[in-house]
Amino acid sequence: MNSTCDPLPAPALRAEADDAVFERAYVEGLLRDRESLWHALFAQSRDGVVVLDEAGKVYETNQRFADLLGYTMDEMYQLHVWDWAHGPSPEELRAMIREIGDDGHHFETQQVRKDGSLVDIELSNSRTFFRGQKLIFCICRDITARKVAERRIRYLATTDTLTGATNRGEFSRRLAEEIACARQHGTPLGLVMFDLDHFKRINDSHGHDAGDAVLRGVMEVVRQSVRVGDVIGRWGGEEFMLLLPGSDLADALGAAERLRVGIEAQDFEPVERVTASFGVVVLAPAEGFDALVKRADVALYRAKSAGRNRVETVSGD
Ligand SMILES: Nc1nc2c(ncn2[C@@H]2O[C@H](COP(=O)(O)OP(=O)(O)OP(=O)(O)O)[C@@H](O)[C@H]2O)c(=O)[nH]1
Repeated sequence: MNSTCDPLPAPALRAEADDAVFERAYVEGLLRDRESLWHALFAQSRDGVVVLDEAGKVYETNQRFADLLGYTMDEMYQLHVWDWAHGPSPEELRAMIREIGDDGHHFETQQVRKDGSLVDIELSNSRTFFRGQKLIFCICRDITARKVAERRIRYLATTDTLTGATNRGEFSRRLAEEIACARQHGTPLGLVMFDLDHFKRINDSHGHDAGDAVLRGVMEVVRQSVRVGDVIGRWGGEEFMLLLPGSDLADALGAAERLRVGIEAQDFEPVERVTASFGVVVLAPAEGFDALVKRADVALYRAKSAGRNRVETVSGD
């Protein structure tokens, strides 16, 4: 028997209460499912994900990001963004965090692993607000393989594969750039064009492979004698260029003479003797790319005509 103090709900009311309980359980189940779905997405993402608080400290992260940087998950929660960001100072990073707006940021960068090595990263940042707190959501994609491929493509597009010298297209681009720079700053610019002597005889006597080895060996000699900032280019078969930013005529003539002596002194076994002839010029006022190259070519021709294995110049006045 029911007491009057504890009445059973009327059947209609009881059904309504059951519906409400069922509905709440259903909604809670859905929310739990959603939470697990988002959690799975976060945890299993192929990209590193890290959420920062306003102070730049790790608020949340996933295993992938910890693996990317070489930390354990426990260690990750002790870190700030400046423990892995490569380049900006903690102050700059704090300023970046303050400035991140609705659009976020997307850029390529590098991050420092626990062992100090660098990893190439494509980074997407966005701002969010959670329980009244500003959070920065960062998705970090490891782009090491892409960067290696890009560097390889750039190398192949700009380098002569036999000698490792800059190829003609890239050398021309650099020459045009340095001419503009010399004009703008009023600095000297030296250019040396050189060509191996009687190279056809070397090929004919020792074969094409021996000729190739000589070209590579000459490039070694050149590499050892140039300064950082000088550019070595392969202009044609056995014809090379040396771009000397900041060098006046005396410097450029000196560089060419050192090279001439270095090549002559080098042992290119089985080839008995290798020499080269050099045309040296310095950019004249109002002179353009074509006129400068032409003058270097004329100077080189003069060296060949005068007996080879020598350095000549042609004045730009
Ligand atoms: N082994 C090799 N030979 C090359 C390459 N490119 C061009 N040559 C050869 O270089 C030779 C150049 O010959 P020439 O232009 O007659 O010049 P040279 O014999 O050096 O004579 P001078 O320049 O007048 O001293 C040719 O036999 C080309 O086949 C290369 O990549 N490898």
